[in-house]
Amino acid sequence: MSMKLPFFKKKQTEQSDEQDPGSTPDHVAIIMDGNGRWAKKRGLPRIAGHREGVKAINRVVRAAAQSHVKVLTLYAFSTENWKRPASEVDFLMKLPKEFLHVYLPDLMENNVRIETIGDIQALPEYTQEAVTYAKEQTKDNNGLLLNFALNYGGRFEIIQAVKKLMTDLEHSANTIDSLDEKMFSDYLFTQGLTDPDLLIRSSGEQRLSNFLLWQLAYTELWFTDTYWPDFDENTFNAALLEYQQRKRRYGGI
Ligand SMILES: CC(C)Oc1ccc(CN(CCC(N)=O)C(=O)c2cnn(Cc3ccccc3)c2-c2ccc3sccc3c2)cc1
Repeated sequence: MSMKLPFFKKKQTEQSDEQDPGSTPDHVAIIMDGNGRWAKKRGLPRIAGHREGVKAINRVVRAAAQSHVKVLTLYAFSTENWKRPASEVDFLMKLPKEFLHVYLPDLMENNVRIETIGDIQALPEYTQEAVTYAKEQTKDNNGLLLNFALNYGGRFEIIQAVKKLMTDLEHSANTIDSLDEKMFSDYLFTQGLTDPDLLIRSSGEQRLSNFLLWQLAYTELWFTDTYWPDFDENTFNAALLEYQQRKRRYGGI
């Protein structure tokens, strides 16, 4: 399993849950929730909420790049995934192409690299093409890594990692004794990334919803009642400030 060390990989010490106090988080993960409720509150169709939600993504990407966050992992969570009307699913699967058409020049300008975790094979062909094109176009950028969790599930990710690991162990001289946290983390979709330092979830829910279950072991959790479409750089910076204050307190012990 060749391990391409990305430029920002921390030194190879065990991933401790310490950061220098009061610093900017290297890796921020966001559960983007609330598009539907935002639209409903305004008597708008749900797809208006998704359209505003994409604008919020662009605001947060710019704020993260300006704050020198290294990795931003976005999870477009919604429980209604399976009970959405076909028209909404159709809209959602066309939205990435529009998002990239509108924002890719801006992302290139800001030296943003796009990556994904999860099973993009499950997406429609035209959506996969848009994603693959965006990854290709941005692969040499070395600024913010913008990582989309697509058709992602934390427990599925752990099960597939165990299966791959067992298969590898069957065909190697290594025994299960060689397994440690570092080795296991290399079998996850987030291979090569440091764990999130800060998790943000919008719209008032305070649950992980099967997101990055292994990786969030030491992550600071920050929740806001703000619906995702209303999320902007001020909301993002409030989360960073709270993170820094928590880290200073920790550092103060
Ligand atoms: C590289 C990137 C541009 O490619 C992508 C390819 C496929 C998808 C669609 N998608 C994956 C399918 C799934 N359900 O997992 C979602 O995650 C999903 C579920 N709700 N919303 C609305 C929403 C919009 C904005 C914020 C939260 C939710 C989205 C959604 C749709 C279009 C866009 S554009 C940027 C993000 C985004 C999110 C996503 C990205």
